Amino acid sequence: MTKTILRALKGETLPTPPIWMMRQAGRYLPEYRATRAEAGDFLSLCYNPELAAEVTFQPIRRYGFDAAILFADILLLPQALGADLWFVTGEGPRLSTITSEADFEKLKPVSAIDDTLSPVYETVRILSKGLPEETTLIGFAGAPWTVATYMIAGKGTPDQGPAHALKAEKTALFEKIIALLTEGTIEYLSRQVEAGAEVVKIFDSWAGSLKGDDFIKYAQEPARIITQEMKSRFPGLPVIAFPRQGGDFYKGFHAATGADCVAVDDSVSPEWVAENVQIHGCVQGNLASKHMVTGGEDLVRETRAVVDALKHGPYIFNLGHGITPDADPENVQLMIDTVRGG
Ligand SMILES: Cc1c2[nH]c(c1CCC(=O)O)Cc1[nH]c(c(CCC(=O)O)c1C)Cc1[nH]c(c(CCC(=O)O)c1C)Cc1[nH]c(c(C)c1CCC(=O)O)C2
Repeated sequence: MTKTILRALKGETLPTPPIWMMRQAGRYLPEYRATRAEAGDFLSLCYNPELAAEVTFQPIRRYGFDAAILFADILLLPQALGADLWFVTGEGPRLSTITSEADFEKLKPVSAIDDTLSPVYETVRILSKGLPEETTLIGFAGAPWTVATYMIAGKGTPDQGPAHALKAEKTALFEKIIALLTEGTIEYLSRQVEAGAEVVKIFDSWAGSLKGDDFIKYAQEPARIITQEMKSRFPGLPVIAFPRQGGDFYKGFHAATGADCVAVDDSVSPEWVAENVQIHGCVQGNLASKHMVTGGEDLVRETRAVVDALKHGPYIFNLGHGITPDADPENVQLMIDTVRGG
């Protein structure tokens, strides 16, 4: 086994951390914008296997990242379950809302998802054949809570208020949505692995808005169920969990879920991560994305600080969250050179 990401995920401490970047295929790259224009819009790009594979390859060609992440979106699963989905330019996703039993009953069964998602599996097959042999292919899905926040509100919200309200007022319905998404995520990820994904990552971008018992029930427990089921279906499959803004819950997340790697955002210091999280297994993160916009000496200093704090254990370098459209592609190169060149 030679791929650096897979070695780190198995617990090896490497002399130079492997590196990839959340949203590495995206609007900050001129070649992405060109391919997206060719596809027409974002969703057409996600469902066009040739072009989705092309934008996945772009950052690998330009930067030689150690991992490629399938180009798709966490909101394709609710669409496959029957929610309407569209993207408003400059604003983000919009979905039909699920706020009543009647809305829920209209959704399709999990067995129907492949009718919509099969082009995504074709993208994975193209990538699996076409990536350089040292590059690891990561598949992904949204975590049930994060996906549910969009399905319930019909859009992104600053505080996930509508999902918190449904959880409080119609708990049984809310839990049915989480259960359906947990089951759907397992099937969706399984198809990705069968098509060639070597690692899966579960994005729980809004995990931090769940407090106390709610975090355990609706972030940690679904991550555990998904991780355990994926590992029983595909023995040895590495799983990366990203309970963003998990705070103190990051500490026990490896043990509680069985994830091989816990990805951390930049609201926690790398020193804290080394002491409290990395002692339990591989970690991934956590340079602030703003450095990809601002660059310069700050970028170099902060990149070195993150690497210095985390290089003594199993570690994958990444940002704390996705790179933003206003980032400068040259700053990405500077970050990579700093990680690889010292
Ligand atoms: C919450 C969430 C979504 N999608 C995703 C998350 C979880 C991670 C996170 O917290 O960022 C995950 C995601 N979205 C995308 C990927 C592809 C792989 C990658 O390069 O990381 C991944 C892994 C492409 C995308 N997904 C989206 C884009 C931009 C679309 C475009 O080209 O216009 C990309 C490249 C659109 C998207 N998709 C989503 C939103 C809120 C938006 C709009 C925000 C924005 O415009 O940046 C939902």
